[in-house]
Amino acid sequence: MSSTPLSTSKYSVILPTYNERRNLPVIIYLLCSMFQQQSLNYEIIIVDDNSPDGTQDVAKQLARVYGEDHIVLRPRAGKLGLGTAYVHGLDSCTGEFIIIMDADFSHHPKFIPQMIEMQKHENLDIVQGTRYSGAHTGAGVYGWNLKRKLVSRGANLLSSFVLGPRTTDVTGSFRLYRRPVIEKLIREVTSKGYVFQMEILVRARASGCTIGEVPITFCDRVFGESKLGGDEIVGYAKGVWNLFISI
Ligand SMILES: Nc1nc2c(ncn2[C@@H]2O[C@H](COP(=O)(O)OP(=O)(O)O[C@H]3O[C@H](CO)[C@@H](O)[C@H](O)[C@@H]3O)[C@@H](O)[C@H]2O)c(=O)[nH]1
Ligand SMILES: [Mg+2]
Repeated sequence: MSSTPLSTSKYSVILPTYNERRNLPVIIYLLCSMFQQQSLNYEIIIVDDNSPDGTQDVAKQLARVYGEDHIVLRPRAGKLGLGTAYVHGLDSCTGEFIIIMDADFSHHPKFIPQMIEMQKHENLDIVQGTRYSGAHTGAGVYGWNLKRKLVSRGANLLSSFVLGPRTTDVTGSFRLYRRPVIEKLIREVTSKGYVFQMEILVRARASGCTIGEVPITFCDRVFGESKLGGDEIVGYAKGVWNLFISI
Protein backbone atom coordinates (compact mmCIF):
# COMPACT_ATOMS: atom_id res chain seq x y z
CA MET A 1 0.00 0.00 0.00
CA SER A 2 1.36 3.44 -0.85
CA SER A 3 1.14 5.86 2.09
CA THR A 4 0.10 8.94 0.10
CA PRO A 5 -2.78 8.27 -2.27
CA LEU A 6 -2.28 9.42 -5.85
CA SER A 7 -5.66 11.13 -5.61
CA THR A 8 -8.63 11.40 -3.27
CA SER A 9 -11.10 11.46 -6.19
CA LYS A 10 -13.24 8.52 -7.25
CA TYR A 11 -12.50 6.78 -10.56
CA SER A 12 -15.20 4.93 -12.52
CA VAL A 13 -14.00 2.44 -15.13
CA ILE A 14 -16.43 1.58 -17.93
CA LEU A 15 -15.60 -1.90 -19.22
CA PRO A 16 -17.65 -2.97 -22.26
CA THR A 17 -17.72 -6.73 -22.75
CA TYR A 18 -18.90 -9.08 -25.44
CA ASN A 19 -17.78 -12.69 -25.03
CA GLU A 20 -15.03 -11.91 -22.51
CA ARG A 21 -15.73 -14.73 -20.03
CA ARG A 22 -12.10 -15.90 -20.03
CA ASN A 23 -10.58 -12.43 -19.89
CA LEU A 24 -12.80 -10.79 -17.29
CA PRO A 25 -11.44 -12.38 -14.07
CA VAL A 26 -7.85 -11.38 -14.85
CA ILE A 27 -8.57 -7.83 -15.98
CA ILE A 28 -10.77 -7.27 -12.91
CA TYR A 29 -8.04 -8.70 -10.67
CA LEU A 30 -5.42 -6.42 -12.26
CA LEU A 31 -7.67 -3.36 -11.99
CA CYS A 32 -8.69 -3.97 -8.37
CA SER A 33 -5.08 -4.70 -7.32
CA MET A 34 -3.84 -1.53 -8.97
CA PHE A 35 -6.56 0.64 -7.40
CA GLN A 36 -5.94 -0.90 -3.98
CA GLN A 37 -2.15 -0.50 -4.23
CA GLN A 38 -2.61 3.15 -5.13
CA SER A 39 -5.25 3.61 -2.36
CA LEU A 40 -7.69 4.98 -4.92
CA ASN A 41 -11.46 5.10 -4.63
CA TYR A 42 -12.97 3.22 -7.59
CA GLU A 43 -15.80 1.34 -9.23
CA ILE A 44 -15.88 -0.79 -12.38
CA ILE A 45 -19.02 -0.69 -14.50
CA ILE A 46 -19.29 -3.78 -16.72
CA VAL A 47 -21.54 -3.23 -19.73
CA ASP A 48 -22.22 -6.68 -21.14
CA ASP A 49 -24.39 -7.11 -24.24
CA ASN A 50 -25.94 -10.45 -23.28
CA SER A 51 -22.78 -12.34 -24.33
CA PRO A 52 -23.62 -15.93 -25.30
CA ASP A 53 -20.45 -17.22 -23.56
CA GLY A 54 -21.78 -16.43 -20.08
CA THR A 55 -19.69 -13.31 -19.36
CA GLN A 56 -22.48 -12.02 -17.10
CA ASP A 57 -22.34 -15.05 -14.79
CA VAL A 58 -18.61 -14.42 -14.33
CA ALA A 59 -19.28 -10.71 -13.70
CA LYS A 60 -21.81 -11.57 -10.98
CA GLN A 61 -19.30 -13.88 -9.26
CA LEU A 62 -16.64 -11.16 -9.42
CA ALA A 63 -19.08 -8.67 -7.84
CA ARG A 64 -19.47 -11.09 -4.93
CA VAL A 65 -15.68 -11.42 -4.56
CA TYR A 66 -14.70 -7.75 -4.86
CA GLY A 67 -17.94 -6.18 -3.57
CA GLU A 68 -20.95 -4.72 -5.38
CA ASP A 69 -19.71 -1.23 -4.60
CA HIS A 70 -16.62 -1.98 -6.71
CA ILE A 71 -18.03 -4.18 -9.47
CA VAL A 72 -21.33 -3.02 -11.00
CA LEU A 73 -22.98 -5.03 -13.77
CA ARG A 74 -25.06 -3.01 -16.22
CA PRO A 75 -26.18 -5.49 -18.90
CA ARG A 76 -28.03 -4.79 -22.14
CA ALA A 77 -30.37 -7.06 -24.05
CA GLY A 78 -28.15 -7.64 -27.10
CA LYS A 79 -25.05 -6.56 -29.01
CA LEU A 80 -25.71 -2.86 -29.53
CA GLY A 81 -22.17 -1.60 -30.32
CA LEU A 82 -19.15 -0.27 -28.48
CA GLY A 83 -20.01 3.45 -28.61
CA THR A 84 -23.47 3.07 -27.09
CA ALA A 85 -22.02 0.73 -24.43
CA TYR A 86 -20.04 3.70 -23.05
CA VAL A 87 -23.16 5.88 -23.09
CA HIS A 88 -25.06 3.20 -21.18
CA GLY A 89 -22.24 2.69 -18.65
CA LEU A 90 -21.80 6.40 -18.04
CA ASP A 91 -25.35 6.67 -16.65
CA SER A 92 -24.30 4.48 -13.70
CA CYS A 93 -20.93 6.12 -12.96
CA THR A 94 -20.55 7.95 -9.65
CA GLY A 95 -16.86 8.95 -9.88
CA GLU A 96 -15.45 12.38 -10.69
CA PHE A 97 -13.30 10.76 -13.38
CA ILE A 98 -14.20 8.17 -16.01
CA ILE A 99 -11.75 5.65 -17.46
CA ILE A 100 -12.69 3.73 -20.57
CA MET A 101 -10.75 0.67 -21.67
CA ASP A 102 -11.02 -2.76 -23.29
CA ALA A 103 -11.61 -5.91 -21.24
CA ASP A 104 -9.19 -8.20 -23.13
CA PHE A 105 -5.86 -6.96 -21.56
CA SER A 106 -4.99 -4.94 -24.66
CA HIS A 107 -5.15 -2.01 -22.25
CA HIS A 108 -3.04 -2.81 -19.20
CA PRO A 109 -4.16 -1.24 -15.90
CA LYS A 110 -0.49 -0.48 -15.07
CA PHE A 111 -0.78 2.66 -17.24
CA ILE A 112 -3.69 4.10 -15.24
CA PRO A 113 -1.56 5.66 -12.43
CA GLN A 114 0.46 7.55 -15.08
CA MET A 115 -2.76 8.79 -16.67
CA ILE A 116 -4.09 9.95 -13.29
CA GLU A 117 -0.79 11.62 -12.45
CA MET A 118 -0.68 13.49 -15.75
CA GLN A 119 -4.32 14.60 -15.41
CA LYS A 120 -3.66 15.97 -11.92
CA HIS A 121 -0.31 17.54 -12.69
CA GLU A 122 -1.50 19.36 -15.83
CA ASN A 123 -5.15 19.74 -14.75
CA LEU A 124 -6.32 18.15 -18.03
CA ASP A 125 -9.83 17.35 -19.27
CA ILE A 126 -8.75 14.16 -21.05
CA VAL A 127 -5.70 11.89 -20.95
CA GLN A 128 -5.49 9.35 -23.70
CA GLY A 129 -3.31 6.31 -23.99
CA THR A 130 -1.44 6.50 -27.27
CA ARG A 131 0.12 3.67 -29.24
CA TYR A 132 1.62 6.03 -31.81
CA SER A 133 3.89 8.29 -29.78
CA GLY A 134 6.77 7.66 -27.35
CA ALA A 135 8.16 4.63 -29.19
CA HIS A 136 11.35 4.90 -27.06
CA THR A 137 9.20 3.84 -24.05
CA GLY A 138 8.14 0.67 -25.87
CA ALA A 139 4.75 2.13 -26.86
CA GLY A 140 3.17 0.54 -29.89
CA VAL A 141 1.03 -2.33 -31.05
CA TYR A 142 2.06 -5.93 -30.49
CA GLY A 143 0.42 -9.03 -31.93
CA TRP A 144 -1.59 -7.55 -34.77
CA ASN A 145 -1.09 -8.75 -38.33
CA LEU A 146 -0.05 -6.32 -41.06
CA LYS A 147 -3.63 -5.87 -42.31
CA ARG A 148 -4.93 -4.84 -38.89
CA LYS A 149 -1.95 -2.49 -38.34
CA LEU A 150 -2.63 -0.85 -41.69
CA VAL A 151 -6.35 -0.47 -40.88
CA SER A 152 -5.50 1.24 -37.58
CA ARG A 153 -2.81 3.50 -39.06
CA GLY A 154 -5.03 4.28 -42.05
CA ALA A 155 -7.94 5.22 -39.76
CA ASN A 156 -5.69 7.56 -37.76
CA LEU A 157 -4.15 9.10 -40.88
CA LEU A 158 -7.56 9.61 -42.50
CA SER A 159 -8.99 11.49 -39.55
CA SER A 160 -5.77 13.48 -38.98
CA PHE A 161 -5.75 14.55 -42.60
CA VAL A 162 -9.46 15.37 -42.84
CA LEU A 163 -10.21 16.59 -39.32
CA GLY A 164 -6.83 17.47 -37.77
CA PRO A 165 -7.52 16.48 -34.16
CA ARG A 166 -3.77 17.05 -33.32
CA THR A 167 -3.47 13.92 -31.20
CA THR A 168 -1.54 10.83 -32.19
CA ASP A 169 -4.13 8.10 -31.57
CA VAL A 170 -7.73 9.05 -32.29
CA THR A 171 -9.03 5.49 -32.59
CA GLY A 172 -7.50 4.19 -29.36
CA SER A 173 -9.96 3.60 -26.55
CA PHE A 174 -7.87 3.77 -23.40
CA ARG A 175 -8.75 7.15 -21.91
CA LEU A 176 -9.35 9.10 -18.75
CA TYR A 177 -12.00 11.84 -18.80
CA ARG A 178 -13.29 14.35 -16.32
CA ARG A 179 -16.88 13.21 -15.83
CA PRO A 180 -18.61 16.51 -16.82
CA VAL A 181 -16.46 16.60 -19.97
CA ILE A 182 -17.44 13.14 -21.21
CA GLU A 183 -21.07 13.75 -20.19
CA LYS A 184 -21.19 16.87 -22.37
CA LEU A 185 -19.32 15.31 -25.32
CA ILE A 186 -21.34 12.09 -25.27
CA ARG A 187 -24.57 14.05 -25.81
CA GLU A 188 -23.13 15.41 -29.06
CA VAL A 189 -21.77 12.12 -30.43
CA THR A 190 -23.83 10.32 -33.06
CA SER A 191 -21.66 7.20 -33.72
CA LYS A 192 -22.69 3.85 -32.34
CA GLY A 193 -19.69 1.60 -33.08
CA TYR A 194 -15.88 1.79 -32.96
CA VAL A 195 -15.88 5.21 -34.69
CA PHE A 196 -17.18 6.66 -31.42
CA GLN A 197 -13.59 7.09 -30.10
CA MET A 198 -12.56 9.24 -33.01
CA GLU A 199 -15.73 11.35 -32.98
CA ILE A 200 -15.53 12.14 -29.28
CA LEU A 201 -11.88 13.23 -29.54
CA VAL A 202 -12.50 15.45 -32.56
CA ARG A 203 -15.45 17.07 -30.76
CA ALA A 204 -13.30 17.47 -27.63
CA ARG A 205 -10.67 19.39 -29.60
CA ALA A 206 -13.31 21.48 -31.34
CA SER A 207 -14.77 22.51 -27.99
CA GLY A 208 -11.36 23.47 -26.54
CA CYS A 209 -10.77 20.56 -24.14
CA THR A 210 -7.22 20.06 -22.88
CA ILE A 211 -5.84 16.64 -23.84
CA GLY A 212 -2.68 14.86 -22.70
CA GLU A 213 -1.12 11.64 -23.98
CA VAL A 214 0.51 8.74 -22.15
CA PRO A 215 2.38 6.24 -24.36
CA ILE A 216 1.00 2.72 -23.97
CA THR A 217 1.71 -0.74 -25.27
CA PHE A 218 -1.31 -2.37 -26.90
CA CYS A 219 -1.02 -6.17 -27.00
CA ASP A 220 -3.55 -8.16 -28.96
CA ARG A 221 -5.91 -10.34 -26.96
CA VAL A 222 -4.96 -13.94 -26.05
CA PHE A 223 -8.51 -15.31 -25.56
CA GLY A 224 -11.43 -14.74 -27.90
CA GLU A 225 -11.77 -12.67 -31.04
CA SER A 226 -11.89 -9.01 -32.02
CA LYS A 227 -15.37 -7.68 -32.79
CA LEU A 228 -14.06 -5.25 -35.42
CA GLY A 229 -15.61 -6.22 -38.75
CA GLY A 230 -15.76 -4.74 -42.26
CA ASP A 231 -18.98 -2.89 -41.40
CA GLU A 232 -17.13 -1.04 -38.61
CA ILE A 233 -14.44 0.05 -41.10
CA VAL A 234 -17.08 1.40 -43.50
CA GLY A 235 -18.82 3.03 -40.52
CA TYR A 236 -15.55 4.72 -39.60
CA ALA A 237 -15.09 6.27 -43.05
CA LYS A 238 -18.70 7.50 -42.98
CA GLY A 239 -18.12 8.94 -39.48
CA VAL A 240 -15.08 10.93 -40.69
CA TRP A 241 -17.13 12.32 -43.58
CA ASN A 242 -20.10 13.23 -41.36
CA LEU A 243 -17.82 15.08 -38.94
CA PHE A 244 -16.06 16.86 -41.80
CA ILE A 245 -19.33 18.32 -43.04
CA SER A 246 -20.76 19.07 -39.59
CA ILE A 247 -17.87 20.57 -37.56
N1 LIG B 1 -20.86 -4.29 -24.66
C1 LIG B 1 -20.21 -4.37 -25.81
N2 LIG B 1 -18.86 -4.52 -25.81
C2 LIG B 1 -18.24 -4.62 -26.99
C3 LIG B 1 -18.90 -4.57 -28.23
N3 LIG B 1 -17.95 -4.69 -29.24
C4 LIG B 1 -16.77 -4.82 -28.61
N4 LIG B 1 -16.93 -4.79 -27.27
C5 LIG B 1 -15.89 -4.85 -26.21
O1 LIG B 1 -15.03 -3.74 -26.48
C6 LIG B 1 -13.67 -4.06 -26.21
C7 LIG B 1 -12.83 -3.91 -27.50
O2 LIG B 1 -13.31 -4.84 -28.46
P1 LIG B 1 -12.29 -5.71 -29.36
O3 LIG B 1 -13.12 -6.51 -30.28
O4 LIG B 1 -11.29 -6.41 -28.52
O5 LIG B 1 -11.59 -4.52 -30.16
P2 LIG B 1 -10.22 -4.57 -30.96
O6 LIG B 1 -10.43 -5.17 -32.29
O7 LIG B 1 -9.15 -5.11 -30.10
O8 LIG B 1 -10.02 -2.99 -31.19
C8 LIG B 1 -9.31 -2.16 -30.31
O9 LIG B 1 -8.59 -1.25 -31.06
C9 LIG B 1 -9.39 -0.32 -31.80
C10 LIG B 1 -8.56 0.68 -32.52
O10 LIG B 1 -7.41 0.24 -33.03
C11 LIG B 1 -10.25 0.49 -30.89
O11 LIG B 1 -11.05 1.40 -31.64
C12 LIG B 1 -11.12 -0.42 -30.11
O12 LIG B 1 -11.89 0.34 -29.18
C13 LIG B 1 -10.26 -1.43 -29.38
O13 LIG B 1 -9.48 -0.73 -28.40
C14 LIG B 1 -13.69 -5.50 -25.66
O14 LIG B 1 -13.72 -5.43 -24.25
C15 LIG B 1 -14.99 -6.07 -26.24
O15 LIG B 1 -15.51 -7.14 -25.48
C16 LIG B 1 -20.31 -4.42 -28.23
O16 LIG B 1 -21.00 -4.36 -29.24
N5 LIG B 1 -20.91 -4.32 -26.99
MG1 LIG C 1 -9.26 -6.27 -28.45
